[in-house]
Amino acid sequence: MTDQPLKAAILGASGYTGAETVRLLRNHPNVTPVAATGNALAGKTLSDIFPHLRGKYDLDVIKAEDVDWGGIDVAFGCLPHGTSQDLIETLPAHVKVVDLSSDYRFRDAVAYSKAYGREHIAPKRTANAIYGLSEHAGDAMKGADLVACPGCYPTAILMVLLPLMNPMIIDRDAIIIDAKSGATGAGRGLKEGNLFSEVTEGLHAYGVGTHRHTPEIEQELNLRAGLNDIEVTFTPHLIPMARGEHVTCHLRGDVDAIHAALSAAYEGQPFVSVLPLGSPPPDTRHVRGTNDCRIAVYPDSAKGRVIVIAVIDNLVKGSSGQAIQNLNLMMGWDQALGLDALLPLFP
Ligand SMILES: NC(=O)C1=CN([C@@H]2O[C@H](COP(=O)(O)OP(=O)(O)OC[C@H]3O[C@@H](n4cnc5c(N)ncnc54)[C@H](OP(=O)(O)O)[C@@H]3O)[C@@H](O)[C@H]2O)C=CC1
Ligand SMILES: CC(=O)N[C@@H](CCC(=O)OP(=O)(O)O)C(=O)O
Repeated sequence: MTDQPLKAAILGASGYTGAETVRLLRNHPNVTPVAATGNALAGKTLSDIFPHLRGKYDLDVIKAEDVDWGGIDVAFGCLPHGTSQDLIETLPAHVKVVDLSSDYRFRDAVAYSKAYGREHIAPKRTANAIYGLSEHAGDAMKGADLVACPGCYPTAILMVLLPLMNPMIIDRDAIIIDAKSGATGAGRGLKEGNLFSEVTEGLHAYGVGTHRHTPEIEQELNLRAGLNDIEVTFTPHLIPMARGEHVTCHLRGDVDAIHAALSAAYEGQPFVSVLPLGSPPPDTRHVRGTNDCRIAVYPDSAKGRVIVIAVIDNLVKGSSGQAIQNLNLMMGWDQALGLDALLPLFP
């Protein structure tokens, strides 16, 4: 516990990751949300929008331009990409920022504009932001002013692949990732194809061969490996559940070496568990509502191939939980503060 809890503004509190950040901060001893912003829903209270938060943190939802930044220590950016940088670049310098959008994940603004179809308004800041995959960000996180949380898919995928990069213990030309996300991954706004009646009882791939998370994943793999030509095949699917993410990585390598590298990488980490070889495959329900990531490694009957599965909750480890873990690391606190009491909701 600090003398004075940090005062937090949740930008985009009327959306899924914003509301989840508010929910999770209820358990945090050192951070208190004092401002919540929205756009179309500004003027309501949080519990008007999210009745499950009634009596917890019932803040007024206001426009970002009406926040009194003098009293704010940290902002969680839970805004659409593009909107996020437009707002973050106007914040006073004393406000630390944990951004959940993709706006500060690319070290190279040219790569950003290629993936997102717009110029970055602050190329130097994106080049210097910390890429906040918590377990891999290292010492640079402590004292940082701006941390970019990874996308939900890159979070689960890089958890599997980064420990295999240096030394490179897999065939770097044969990385194939099949990924599935619950519908909250697409945000709360109404989007064609995301209605219950169009999602339930079906399954579809999207962004096939073109998804914007592919260059994000490749950036981090190449940085870790000290290379510039690693490419991956990544195919995401939308599945009929609210939250949860499941990734299956098809690799070439030695099953024991891969299992050993992953086990060593996450030994002692509170949120990442590498299951013993031979374990039943993890289920998204095993991590639902928690900041956990579970990884399991399997030999394939096809010679020399290995299958690695990872599951996370996209709204916790894939966004709001990891954002809080990152703030803990930025402040030099125990990384598990406010997050370690979460138990999975099962079934
Ligand atoms: N959902 C997920 O699983 C993950 C999401 N992310 C990223 O986190 C960010 C937030 O995602 P998510 O919570 O799902 O999105 P939502 O669509 O659920 O929420 C978006 C929020 O941004 C606000 N907003 C939208 N447009 C504007 C604007 N022009 N000016 C100010 N505020 C605006 C909305 O306000 P209002 O509703 O009042 O209009 C709402 O509060 C996105 O960048 C997303 O890509 C990252 C990892 C995982
Ligand atoms: C199911 C679904 O639509 N998921 C989103 C990813 C959510 C996420 O991580 O988005 P950001 O990179 O914007 O933070 C998508 O595929 O675009």
